[in-house]
Amino acid sequence: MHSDYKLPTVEFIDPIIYAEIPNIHEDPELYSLVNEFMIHGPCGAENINCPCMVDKKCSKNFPKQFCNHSSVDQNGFPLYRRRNDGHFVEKSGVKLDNRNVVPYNKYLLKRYQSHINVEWCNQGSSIKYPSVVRLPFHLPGQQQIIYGEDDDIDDVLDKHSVASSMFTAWMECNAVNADARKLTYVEFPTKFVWHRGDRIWKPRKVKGPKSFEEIRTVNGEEYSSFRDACYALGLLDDDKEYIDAIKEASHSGSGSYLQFLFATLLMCNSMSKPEVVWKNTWEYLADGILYHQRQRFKSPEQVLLRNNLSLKNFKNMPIPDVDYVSSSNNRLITEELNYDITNMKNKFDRMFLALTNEQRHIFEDIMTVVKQNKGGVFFVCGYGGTGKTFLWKTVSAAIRKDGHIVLNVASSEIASLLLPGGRTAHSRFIIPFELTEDSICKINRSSDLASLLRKTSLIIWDEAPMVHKHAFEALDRSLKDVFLFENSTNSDIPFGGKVIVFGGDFRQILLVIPGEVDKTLLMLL
Ligand SMILES: Nc1ncnc2c1ncn2[C@@H]1O[C@H](COP(=O)(O)OP(=O)(O)OP(=O)(O)O)[C@@H](O)[C@H]1O
Repeated sequence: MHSDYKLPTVEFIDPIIYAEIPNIHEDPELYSLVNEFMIHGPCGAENINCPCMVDKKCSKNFPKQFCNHSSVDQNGFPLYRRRNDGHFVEKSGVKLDNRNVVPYNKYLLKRYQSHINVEWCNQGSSIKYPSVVRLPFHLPGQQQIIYGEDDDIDDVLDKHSVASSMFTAWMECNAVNADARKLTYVEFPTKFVWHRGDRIWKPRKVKGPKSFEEIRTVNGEEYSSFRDACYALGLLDDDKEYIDAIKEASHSGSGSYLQFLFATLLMCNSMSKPEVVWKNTWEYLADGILYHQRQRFKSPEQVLLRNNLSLKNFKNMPIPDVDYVSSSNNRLITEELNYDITNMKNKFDRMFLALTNEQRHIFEDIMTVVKQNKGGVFFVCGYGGTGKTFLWKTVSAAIRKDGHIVLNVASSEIASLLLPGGRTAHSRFIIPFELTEDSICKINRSSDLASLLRKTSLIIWDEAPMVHKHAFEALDRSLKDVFLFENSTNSDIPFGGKVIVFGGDFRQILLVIPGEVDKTLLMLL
């Protein structure tokens, strides 16, 4: 602090810092604030349970001594004026006088109306708080380094701080100093001093590890990760709360709710050891899985097949998806088959009846081609609000009610939300974002996605005009490649022989390439 701003002598104290109860008649507001916020106690014999009491004595040394003038003691601590003027306040039935006033500043107290202890602090020895050393720690090779924006990279790499940190230097010190090893990292600064220039710890004058491997070793066992070592040391929560939470939720929640809960905990990285939580709760989480499997497998069909019969032999019985057993490990297929058939049927009946003549014609054209399963490409164009999305929903319900797969995609995330089970075309078919005329989708012939596409009866792509033609070409090329495997002629049929319906409205599409002329835009379509 600049000397002009220092208050070097005790004469400066009295106008600024007060440690007396003000006269209630002269300044009633201040009197009431001091009474409310700045009186210590009662403590001592009158209140042995006061938080300040340590070994039956007030740790803050209240009540202080009366004194007529402010002064500074031999240790540099100020002694504020506390006259024996007969003023007192009453707290919990105990009379407290100037000896129990916490030093305050009139202006600050009135301004902020809260407990603000003001002290005259004119020399280092007056500061009562110990110094604090910040101890960094980090993973191997991940110590923090500080450098300026314009620093030369070679100069930065030459810095001492790149090669060593307080943490690595602590281990190096442990390696050579038996006394150092007696101290934990937190205790280290009590006996050793960090020398910033040399970047070493010198004895202030202790137990610790000599390497990262040793940190990972607990009770003689070296753990493969620091996290496992922390868990063995009991530093991490043991996940009991999550196990209890899942067990408790099982009283009111279904198996699928618990699975959702477990997945959420996994996604939030909340559990220290998910596998331990799983081991303790899998029976609750598995509740209902068997039921769904049975539903899915249509076990009656299994029994009938074993007896040379099938549900087909029984009129009006729903026919199970015979490929399900082989595809049940394919999450993508399972997801697309996970529709309630009865709901779908009701939905379809309702929507089909509501179709307009125009919608019905399109519906029938599409469904005829889907049933032929020989491929086909449609483009349904209509003004906004003419019922395209309604049509997609009806077609989807018609296919899903029979246990078949329809993939609903849209060019934009928002449009995909309107479709039942909708996704963006880019995410569904892994279409590259940087498109060229040679782009292909990243679909491996033996991947789950390729299996899903093989089982798919229809693809609906809404708001198709919103994307560049290269996206359709990439999908066309990729589907031809995937289905070439089944039939070589598929490579000659658009989209490898899949039925695909594009929908949209060119009138709703804005120019997307700023400054391009109409001719260029037409090339994109
Ligand atoms: N045949 C129908 N019977 C009853 N309601 C219908 C029918 N066709 C469409 N609708 C309703 O009309 C509204 C607009 O239809 P929809 O959203 O399908 O139009 P859209 O062509 O997809 O519009 P946009 O191009 O703006 O996305 C919706 O509320 C929809 O439910």
